[in-house]
Amino acid sequence: MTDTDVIIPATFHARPEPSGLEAIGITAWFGTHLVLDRVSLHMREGEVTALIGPSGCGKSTFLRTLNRMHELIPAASMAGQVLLDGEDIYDPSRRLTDARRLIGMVFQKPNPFPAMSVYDNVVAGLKLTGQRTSRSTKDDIVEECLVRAGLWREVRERLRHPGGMLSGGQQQRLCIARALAIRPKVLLMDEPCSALDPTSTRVIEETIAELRSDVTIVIVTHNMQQAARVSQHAAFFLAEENQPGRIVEHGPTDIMFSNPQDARTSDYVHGRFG
Ligand SMILES: Nc1ncnc2c1ncn2[C@@H]1O[C@H](COP(=O)(O)OP(=O)(O)OP(=O)(O)O)[C@@H](O)[C@H]1O
Repeated sequence: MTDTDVIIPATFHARPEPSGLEAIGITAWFGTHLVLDRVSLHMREGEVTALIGPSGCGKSTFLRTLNRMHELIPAASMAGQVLLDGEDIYDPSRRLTDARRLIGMVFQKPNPFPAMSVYDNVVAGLKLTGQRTSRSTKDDIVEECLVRAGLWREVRERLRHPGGMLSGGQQQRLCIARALAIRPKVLLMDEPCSALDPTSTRVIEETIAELRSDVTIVIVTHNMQQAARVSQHAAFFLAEENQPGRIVEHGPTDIMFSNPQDARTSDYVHGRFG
């Protein structure tokens, strides 16, 4: 394959409508260890949903069930459904790669390909899907995704520099651009700012706010101020002693922070435990 033979979806220029994601009865195990018990949650299109809760309550596990990454972990198993546009991503007739293409992920630690250029990092995921395209279309994709990730102005003169030479915050926005290049309908973010300084964190939060109109976002965060700033909906997970993780309460973020129904939610969001 030549440099110009990058593969992209046929509909690249038509921005996808954001889609809601609905988890129904998600139960997850590592070996015989039950870590999530019948968790259901509707993550609405056009919104940012924050998953909050103390360490070990199953937030990251839940997130990984949403794009079939949980099944990559040895001895991991799960039950339940995840509906994207009403269709179960676990339906045996659906390909695993479809779920990963439509539901992108950004991890806690920025993980660009360090020796690969900024430009090539953005287009790295495209080969998974779609059709061949010209170099100029590829150029358009790189610019558009870097703009959407809030990184274009900082790297436009350095597109051929290695991704690993960027700052941590820039690397994380490069990973967001790389995820956007394959046109996901949903973006999962697992503590995307936990390795970043406050300024970079703020820039990523602005990026999230910009993106939510056309990508449904689900974010795990330990930072309650961040959950309050970036999300419209929040779900509080808890695993009580020797129990699997469950959602205690979920709802509009402002209500979850100002007037939660459950005392445990109130205690958690006000920093009284966890
Ligand atoms: N790869 C794994 N193998 C075995 N057990 C695991 C694995 N990953 C997570 N667990 C266990 O599953 C449970 C849920 O972990 P998970 O990482 O989903 O929680 P979390 O709420 O995201 O925690 P944190 O906020 O600390 O990241 C924990 O008991 C954890 O020890």
